[in-house]
Amino acid sequence: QLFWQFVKIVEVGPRDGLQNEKEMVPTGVKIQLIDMLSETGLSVIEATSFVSSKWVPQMADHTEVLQAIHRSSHVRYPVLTPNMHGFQDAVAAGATEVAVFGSASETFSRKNINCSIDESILRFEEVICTAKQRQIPVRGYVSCALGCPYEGPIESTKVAEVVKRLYELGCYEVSLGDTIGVGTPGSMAKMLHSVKKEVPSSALAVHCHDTYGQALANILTALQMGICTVDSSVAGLGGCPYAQGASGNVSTEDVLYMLHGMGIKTGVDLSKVIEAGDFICKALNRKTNSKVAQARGDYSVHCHMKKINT
Ligand SMILES: CC(C)(COP(=O)([O-])OP(=O)([O-])OC[C@H]1O[C@@H](n2cnc3c(N)ncnc32)[C@H](O)[C@@H]1OP(=O)([O-])[O-])[C@@H](O)C(=O)NCCC(=O)NCCSC(=O)C[C@@](C)(O)CC(=O)[O-]
Repeated sequence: QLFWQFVKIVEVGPRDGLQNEKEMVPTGVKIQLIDMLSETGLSVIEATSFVSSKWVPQMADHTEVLQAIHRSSHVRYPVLTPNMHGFQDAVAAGATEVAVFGSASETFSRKNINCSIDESILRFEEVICTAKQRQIPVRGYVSCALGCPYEGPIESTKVAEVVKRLYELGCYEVSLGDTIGVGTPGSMAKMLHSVKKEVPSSALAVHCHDTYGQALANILTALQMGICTVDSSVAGLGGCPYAQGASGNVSTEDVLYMLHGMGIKTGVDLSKVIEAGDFICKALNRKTNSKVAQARGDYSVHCHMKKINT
């Protein structure tokens, strides 16, 4: 039984998808990718991060990217801000929505943002209070919701506790990150069961990586449990630099294909997302991770060959 007729997609490709790329992606390519995605019907595109360039060099051009994209009035462009430093830089660059990112794992928190969970909450509190005064909406992330690369499985009650803290501080939505893609429908259901006791499902999103090929099954489980916001990345690009083995995010194309096939509306044009995916894969000189884009590509080559041979 599904509860939703419409699911919101949060496109994280330009940020989560590109942050782990070893070679610097030209700023112009990032801008063109976001501009192409802005034409697809997506309503949220995470554009970049205002983090330390020593930690994540790939996001060092955040200001240039944010200022050069052609913003559509139908699209929101949140950016990551781990602390006041990042928040101030983001606002100066013209950000109108930000996201703070915490973790349900102590070790991952230290590796990723160099502080404990409690310290991170204090930093986020300051960001969220200041953002509120400026009427800037803040999204929250909780990483390692289904497992940590350093600590292994994480108690779902711990995930629920951190999600609750972010929600109570004022995050309008909290995204549950399966950072290393180890979750299964079983662990997703167990974790959501705990989290939903603390925070309404309308304020939750799922953020699945496809490392173990479980992402679509996990998303379907979340939909069945009342979640109606899904993070995904064009061409399935992605991975966190501080989570070894975190391969690509679930691809936007594959999520759209599944949702549309189930009669669920997203407002997003799958063909246009495939075009954007094709653009970024060519720019990165790599094959798409999206099964749907691969199948569509094979299908059009097949049709082309048939035309030539008849
Ligand atoms: C959080 C910090 C900055 C702490 O880093 P730190 O070194 O502890 O920071 P600090 O406050 O001690 O300051 C040290 C230096 O950094 C500067 N600094 C301080 N803050 C900033 C800032 N915002 N932007 C730019 N510079 C900054 C600060 O000014 C100072 O400069 P110095 O005096 O040495 O010249 C660092 O650990 C960091 O940048 N981490 C980012 C890690 C990251 O981006 N990870 C990937 C995103 S999370 C993710 O991918 C998971 C997610 C969200 O997708 C969900 C999922 O899949 O689970």
